[in-house]
Amino acid sequence: MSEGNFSEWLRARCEPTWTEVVTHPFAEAITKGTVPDDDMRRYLSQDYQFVDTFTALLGAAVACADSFEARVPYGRFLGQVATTEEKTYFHRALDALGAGTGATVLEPVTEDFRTLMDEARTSQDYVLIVAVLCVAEWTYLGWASRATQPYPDNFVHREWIELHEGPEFRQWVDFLRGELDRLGPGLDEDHRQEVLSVFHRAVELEKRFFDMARG
Ligand SMILES: Cc1ncc(CN)c(N)n1
Repeated sequence: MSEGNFSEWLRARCEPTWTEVVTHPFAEAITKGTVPDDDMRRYLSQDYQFVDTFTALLGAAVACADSFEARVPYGRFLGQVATTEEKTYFHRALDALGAGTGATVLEPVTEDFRTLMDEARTSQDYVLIVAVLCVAEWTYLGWASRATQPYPDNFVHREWIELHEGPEFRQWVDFLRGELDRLGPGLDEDHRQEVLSVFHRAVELEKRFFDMARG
């Protein structure tokens, strides 16, 4: 691993799955606005449950980061996810699709993803927490940035792209990658392999999540 390039080192070790995620037919259909309502409803209902645990993981990042400088971006992003865009999006989108945000039977992949996030959260190991967050956000930037203008008219598709694209979201992904790049060189070999294992599990789960959404 070359100095300062831990995030790219991790990503490259997850090929070809990484590319299968960012070019996944379901993600591509979102960018084109062609996902059938039944599939979008299944996907967003499961993702609402994902985001619940993801929000708890962001809280763990605030708690476990190794400096005030590092805590601040998590706090800022946590505020956005919990109170504004993402939360109102789910309510509006699921309403438009004829579903609510109430109890949902979890798909196996949603259970498995929540288990991974809970493991990272309870480990209180900052670099493992960043690894999971980074996969979730970087893969989403990956597919969303493949969307071409004009974005779909349907707000359910368009806003989901916009939430995962644009300068602010890019900056957030750069921050997460930067944290991995900063921490990687200081890890011993066992710890580095542990981060790779968590990163790899998260990439596999992203692929399974899109597979599930496709039905
Ligand atoms: C499954 C999944 N992975 C990532 C993201 C992006 N926050 C998401 N909403 N859902």
